[in-house]
Amino acid sequence: MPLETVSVIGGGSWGTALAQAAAMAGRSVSLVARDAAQVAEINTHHTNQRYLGEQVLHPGLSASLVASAADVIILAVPAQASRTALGALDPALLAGKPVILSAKGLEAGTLDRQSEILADMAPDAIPYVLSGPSFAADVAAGRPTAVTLAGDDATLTSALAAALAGPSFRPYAADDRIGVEIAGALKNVYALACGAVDGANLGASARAALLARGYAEMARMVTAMGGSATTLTGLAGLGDLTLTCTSVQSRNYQFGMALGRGQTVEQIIASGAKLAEGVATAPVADALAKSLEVDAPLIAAVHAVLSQNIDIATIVAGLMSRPLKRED
Ligand SMILES: NC(=O)c1ccc[n+]([C@@H]2O[C@H](COP(=O)([O-])OP(=O)(O)OC[C@H]3O[C@@H](n4cnc5c(N)ncnc54)[C@H](O)[C@@H]3O)[C@@H](O)[C@H]2O)c1
Ligand SMILES: O=P(O)(O)OC[C@H](O)CO
Repeated sequence: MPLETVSVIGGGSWGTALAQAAAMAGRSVSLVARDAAQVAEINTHHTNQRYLGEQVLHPGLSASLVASAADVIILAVPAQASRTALGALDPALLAGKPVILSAKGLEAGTLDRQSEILADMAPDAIPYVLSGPSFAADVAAGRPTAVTLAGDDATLTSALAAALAGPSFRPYAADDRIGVEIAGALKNVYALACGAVDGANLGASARAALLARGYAEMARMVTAMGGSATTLTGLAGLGDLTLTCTSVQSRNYQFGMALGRGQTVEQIIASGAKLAEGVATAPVADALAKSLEVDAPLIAAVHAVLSQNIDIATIVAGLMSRPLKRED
């Protein structure tokens, strides 16, 4: 299967960064964006100022308003927009092609993972999931980054990983799409919680406890949904959970910090907060946990803060006063 040309759908931070990584790997890359001025800027000045500032983009990367045929499609729009973005593409572009899903979130309403959305919208496409600790600015700047690329066929997944690998971008092939998708979606929920703990000045010990108990909760969710808890020891699990829950660079962590300082969701959004995928994913994860009868008090707590504007001190007091249990 040829893997030379790549079309990246979504001209935001992550789409541009992945397009840059693919171009640095030697692929011929088309970045499909919705804004004509942005497309012109990328093609003329080789920058995408709105999303990546002064970062110079690789000459092997060009932008376009319309997707054309490519060997590999990378979908890099927010999780809640994936269905619409796929629906806007000519189905012939997706049929039989590797489609790499890079959004980290679960769909509101359907509770679907990104792979499930793809299966609905393009059943003939070959699904892959890319996730792991990777800030767009780091990837675009060529700073060392390692990610997980999960697909069903081991040989094809390794070939695709090799096609995207460059000196600073190292995809590890894996096969647990469900585990990788759930980990990527849930780490954003825990990053909101960790940001809130830090915004409320509850201390580094509280944040570490949250990380560890979040990891245990994530393992229960992954297992209940048919993935493997072992996946969580890797980049898409522990790697991304650690990065996102401890870095002010994370938009989810920043959003959580604002919550911890006492701002409401509406105030944070009105102040121009960037995309924080955990906000849309928390209620979906809470609904999934309840329907699967998974004990997920941290997801429920984040959902309660977001949906009822309950203050962090009250939420933490509730978590701390639950009956003591074994650390299983
Ligand atoms: N930014 C990162 O560091 C990073 C890293 C890894 C994964 N991700 C994931 O990538 C996904 C996208 O995030 P981002 O950081 O690029 O967000 P972003 O806000 O920087 O950009 C989103 C882009 O999607 C476009 N878009 C929105 N709806 C669309 C639609 N229906 N059709 C076509 N384009 C549409 C917007 O115009 C925008 O260009 C998220 O799920 C995020 O979790 C981001
Ligand atoms: O800025 P965030 O919180 O969306 O995190 C970006 C990436 O998912 C980190 O791996």
